[in-house]
Amino acid sequence: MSLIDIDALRKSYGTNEVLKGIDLHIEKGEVIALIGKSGSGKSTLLRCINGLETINEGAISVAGEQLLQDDLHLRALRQKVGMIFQQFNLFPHKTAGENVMLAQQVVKKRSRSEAEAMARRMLERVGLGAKFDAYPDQLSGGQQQRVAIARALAMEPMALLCDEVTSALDPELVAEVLQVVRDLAAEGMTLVMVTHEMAFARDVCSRLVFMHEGRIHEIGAPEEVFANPKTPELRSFIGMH
Ligand SMILES: Nc1ncnc2c1ncn2[C@@H]1O[C@H](COP(=O)(O)OP(=O)(O)OP(=O)(O)O)[C@@H](O)[C@H]1O
Repeated sequence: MSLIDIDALRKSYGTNEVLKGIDLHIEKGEVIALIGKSGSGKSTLLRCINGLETINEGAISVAGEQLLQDDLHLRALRQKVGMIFQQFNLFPHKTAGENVMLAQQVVKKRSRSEAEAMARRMLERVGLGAKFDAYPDQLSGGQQQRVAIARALAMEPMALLCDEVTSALDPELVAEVLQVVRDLAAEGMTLVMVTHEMAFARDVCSRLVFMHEGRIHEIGAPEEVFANPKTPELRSFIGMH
């Protein structure tokens, strides 16, 4: 059993089969980069792992517990697996601190003081200890994304899924967010990330998963996969980046 077990996963939207039999086993502490062309199914795979999409066939388990589609299971799953999106989705009328506190109070039923203490620790962890009282529009995009990361960490997830977390940022703000992700990886957080940052993927990830037309086309250590692409599809993808 791995931390995340994905077996023979199939997912369709209508007649469009987007995931065509995915097998992937992710160990605790692994950092996985999902790469591939637009439309290859990367985001859909992440969304299936987090229960945001129903699956058509196959199975997904997190920490040995199979993901079922009923509400109770999904709620439990979302507490185990955090997700960070391209858009930060912060509440504009709440401060950074309140944004990090909210789900803890609602979902984890933590008291206000417990949630606040955790929010302060997590904001500190992403380098925003001084921004507890700042509103999102007083923060840069990079800082807002770091608040979103702090919000996910405050739920104490077993794994974090990151869907193109730097794609909405101005180029000069990308590095600060990647640094936070790099620190999390170094601390042993299990990460599954869809990314277009190839240099980052090469540096930080333990395994690279190249998806093509709904299948895992190549998989392996980044240095091997990049140095020795076995298929023309991956050669062409690397050539484009
Ligand atoms: N909610 C949806 N309804 C219908 N089709 C969808 C939906 N979400 C995704 N798709 C289709 O599924 C396919 C895979 O999309 P997905 O977003 O997973 O790809 P991706 O590899 O993440 O691409 P990108 O890099 O552009 O985000 C695409 O053909 C897309 O049009």
